Amino acid sequence: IVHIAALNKDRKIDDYQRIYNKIAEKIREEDEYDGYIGYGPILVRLGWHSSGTYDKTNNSGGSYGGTYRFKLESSDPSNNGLQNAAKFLDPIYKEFNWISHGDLYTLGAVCAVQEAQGPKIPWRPGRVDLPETETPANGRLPDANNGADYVRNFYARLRMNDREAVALTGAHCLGRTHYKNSGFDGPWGAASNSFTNEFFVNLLNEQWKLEKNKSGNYQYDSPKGYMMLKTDYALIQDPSYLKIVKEFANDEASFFKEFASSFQKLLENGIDYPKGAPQYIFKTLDEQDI
Ligand code: HEM
Ligand SMILES: O=C1CCNc2c1cnc1ccccc21
Repeated sequence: IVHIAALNKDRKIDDYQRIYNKIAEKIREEDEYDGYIGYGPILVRLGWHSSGTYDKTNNSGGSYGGTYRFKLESSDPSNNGLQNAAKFLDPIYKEFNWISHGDLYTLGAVCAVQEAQGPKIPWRPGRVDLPETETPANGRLPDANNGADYVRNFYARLRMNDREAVALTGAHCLGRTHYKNSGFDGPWGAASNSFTNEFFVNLLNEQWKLEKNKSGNYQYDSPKGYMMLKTDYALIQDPSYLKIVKEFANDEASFFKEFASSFQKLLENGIDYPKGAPQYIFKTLDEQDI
């Protein structure tokens, strides 16, 4: 399968910066969402889930077609709760309906990371809405009840190596699990809306105890009320992953650098960009004194 980015000559960086600003202002405005965590984390998760269906074996899935907008994909149990992010973006799509859904979902995720004081994520437009028939089947997104071998194989399907896999999972510095969405609960203590290397620091510094929660799922809990999924904890069980976790826990700049490149790669998996395709780095609201 080939997905070629469509170059739109009429749209320049300030068209996309205007959409970025709308999303960023709405995140600021609607700050009470999910116990004052806000919409940032769930916007990051929507951008990731709409890209995480990619399969390198036949270059299928991924963010290009914006197929999350179809029932088959948005009703995937792995996507429970993401409807809140889609609803958040709806009025913005109505105002700027020249943008494709794939571009909107990924732009929303880039905006959320940057407005949470995370690294700048370079972003390229050109995704094209595909018909419902192109929607990938359910089951391509990862299952948290697994260890290191599963994590490595899962990320390999997305063309990600160990360093990219650890960096990407570092986005779990944001937000929290919600019992009704995924059958995991917490962390009550560390849910945050700031993008930092906190996730790696928690992994290394907390005492973790494997517990069976009330839905029968296993998760690691700490005395401070933090939690880790089994797929999170796998990153300190595997020697290769552990080395990278230690690097990122001790050097936030190196985590930021790796996250920026891995996240752009994740959001662009499966898309061929023609020579000269524009790449944008958006200003944060703070940088524009908004
Ligand atoms: C093995 C890989 C992964 C697994 C198994 C996994 C699993 C999960 C689960 C179960 C939740 C809780 C959902 C809920 O209950 O609302 C969650 C939340 C989240 N995930 Fe992941 N995840 C993975 C990788 C990633 C990646 C690569 C990113 C982004 C780069 C990411 C970003 C997030 C964010 C931001 C949240 C918080 C959402 C919120 O607060 O509503 N995750 N993840
Ligand atoms: O240690 C943290 C910080 C707050 N958020 C999460 C942590 C660990 N694992 C997670 C897994 C999914 C969503 C959020 C988190």
